Amino acid sequence: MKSMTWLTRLMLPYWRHIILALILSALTITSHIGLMVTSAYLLARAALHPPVLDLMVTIVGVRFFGISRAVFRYLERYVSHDVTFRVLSQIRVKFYQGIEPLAPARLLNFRSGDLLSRIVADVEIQQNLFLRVFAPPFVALLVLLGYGLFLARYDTRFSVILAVCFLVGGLGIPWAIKGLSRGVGRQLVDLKAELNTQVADTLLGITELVAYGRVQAYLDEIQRTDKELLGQQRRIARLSGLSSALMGLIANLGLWLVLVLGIMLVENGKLSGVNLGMLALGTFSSFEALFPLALVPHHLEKNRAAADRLLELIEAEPAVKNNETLSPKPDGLDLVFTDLCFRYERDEPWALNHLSFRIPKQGKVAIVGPSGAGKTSVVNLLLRFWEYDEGRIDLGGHSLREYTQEDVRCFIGVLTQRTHLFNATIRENLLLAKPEGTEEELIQASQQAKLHDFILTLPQGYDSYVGEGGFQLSGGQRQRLAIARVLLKNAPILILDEAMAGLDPLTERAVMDEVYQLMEGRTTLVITHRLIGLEKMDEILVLDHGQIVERGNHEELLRQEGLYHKMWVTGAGI
Ligand SMILES: Nc1ncnc2c1ncn2[C@@H]1O[C@H](COP(=O)(O)OP(=O)(O)OP(=O)(O)O)[C@@H](O)[C@H]1O
Repeated sequence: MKSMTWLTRLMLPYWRHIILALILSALTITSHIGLMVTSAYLLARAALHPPVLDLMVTIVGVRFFGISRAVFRYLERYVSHDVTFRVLSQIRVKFYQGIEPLAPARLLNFRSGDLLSRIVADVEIQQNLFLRVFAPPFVALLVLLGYGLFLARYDTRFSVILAVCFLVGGLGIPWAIKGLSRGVGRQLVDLKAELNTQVADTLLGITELVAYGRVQAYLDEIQRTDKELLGQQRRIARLSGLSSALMGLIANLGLWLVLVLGIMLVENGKLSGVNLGMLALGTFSSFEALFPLALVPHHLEKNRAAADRLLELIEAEPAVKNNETLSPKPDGLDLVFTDLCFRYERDEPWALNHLSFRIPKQGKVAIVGPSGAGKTSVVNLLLRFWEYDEGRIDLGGHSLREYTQEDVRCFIGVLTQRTHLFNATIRENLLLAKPEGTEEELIQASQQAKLHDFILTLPQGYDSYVGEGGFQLSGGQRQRLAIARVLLKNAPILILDEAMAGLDPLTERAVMDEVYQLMEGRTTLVITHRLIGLEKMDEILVLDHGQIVERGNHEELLRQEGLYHKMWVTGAGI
C-alpha cells in the first residue's frame, strides 16, 4: 500500500494531464459508440427509403464520429503516454536521488544485476500504472454513466442491462482473474530480476567460468529461471485469453438482452423499429471500455511488486548521514585519528580497534599490514563511505562529521589499484576529476603524469576512446591516466591505496616517479601490503587485526624485528 501511495503522490502534480487523458479516452469510446449508433440508425432508416435530405444529419454524424474516433484516439494516446513518461522520469529522478547516498556501503548488499533490474525493469513496469491500472476503471465508469443515460431515454431497463453487464464484467471477471492470477505478478517481477542478476553475474565472471569449465552449469541455472519465467508468462497469457473470452461472452449476452428487450418494446409499440439496431450495436460497442478491466488486478500486483523493490532501496538508511549545515573552514588540514573504533556490522568483530595516529600537513604516513588488517577500512572512513562507531577523526581541527560528504571528498585525491575508466574519451575520463578543467590544465596534468606524449600518438588524441574499463590502454597507461586525474583534481590530501599493486615491476618502477611527484606538497596516506619505497615515509603504522601493533620509520621498524621485519624478509618488500 505504501508503494502505491508513493506512486500516486508522484502522479498528483500531473492531475490536469491525467483528467484530460481520461476524458479523451472516454470520448474515443463515445465516438466508437456514436459511429455504431449512427451507422445502424442510417441503415435502418435508409431501408425505409426516406428522402435523402432526411438522412443528411445522420450521414454527417457517421462522418463526424468516424473522424472524431481517430482524432480522439490519437490525442488520448498522446496525452496518456506523455503523462506516463513524465511520471516515469519522476520515478527515475527519485530513485537516483534515493540511491546516491547509499553508495557504496549500502549498495554492496545488492547484486549488480539486481540493481540494474530495479533501475531499468522495475521502473519500466510503472508505465502500466496509469495506462493499465488507474485509467481503465475511470473510463469504464464514465462510459457507463454517459451511455447509461442515453439508453434511459428509450427505456430504463436498457440501462439496467448495461449496468449489470458492467458490474459483472468490470468487477466479477477481474475479481475471478485476481483469484486465479494471485502471486503471478509478483513472481514475474522477482523472476525477471533473478534472471537479470544471473545473466549479469555470468557475463561479469565469464573469464573465470570459461577457465574453470563452469559455463554450462551457469547456463543451466539461467535456463531453469528462464523456464520458470516462461511458465508464469504462459499462465498470464492463458488468463488473458480466458478474460477476453469471458468479456466477449458478457458483451454478446448484453447485446442479446438488449435485442430481446428491444424486440418486445417494438412489438408493444413502445420503441420505433429503426432504433433497435442502433441500441443493440451501441451497447455492444460500449463494452470496449470493459475489456481492459479484466487484467487490472494482475497489473496492479505487478506494479506494486516492482514499486516495493524500488522503495526498498529509496528508503534504505544511508551508512553515513550527511551533515546538512555548512562545513567548517579547516585549519591546516592535519589528519588526526583518536581512539577510533569501527566495525561493518553490529555483531562483527572490530575492523579498526582504538586506532590513534596523526598525519601533519604535508606529512607522509603509510599503513601496512597483512590482508584483512583493516587498511582499506581507514580509507572507507576518511572518504565518509562508512560511519565510525567510537573515537574521532579530525580534519583541519574539526570532526570529519561536521563536514558535508562532498566537502570532505573535495580535500582528498585517491589513487587506487582499481581506478575505473569509463567507456568514454581520454578527455572525458580526465575531466571527471574537474569538469570545468581547461585544455591547458588537462595537458599539464597529462604531461606531469607522462601520458601526454602517448596521447598525441593516438589518431584522435585526447578524444580517443579508451574502451570498457579502459581495456584499450595498458596497465601503466591506465595508472598514468589515474595519476593525471588526481593531479587535475589537485586536492591537498592524497590517499594511495595499493596504487602500484597489479603493475609489473618495470611499469611500477616507471610510474613510481610520477607517484612521488604527486606526493610532493600533499598530506599523504599510503595504504599497502607491499613494503616498497617506504623509506620516504615519516611514519609507518603496522596494522594487524585492526590494531596498530608497531609504529616508526622504515629503519626503526626493521630494527624491532617484529611483524614489519617479518613481512620484509618474507618478500613483501620486493
Ligand atoms: N563491506 C564489508 N562488510 C563487512 N566486513 C568487511 C567489509 N569490508 C571489509 N570487511 C572486513 O573488515 C576487515 C578489514 O578489512 P579491510 O578491507 O580494511 O582489510 P585490508 O587490510 O584492506 O585487506 P586487503 O589488504 O586484503 O585489502 C576484514 O576482516 C574484512 O573481512
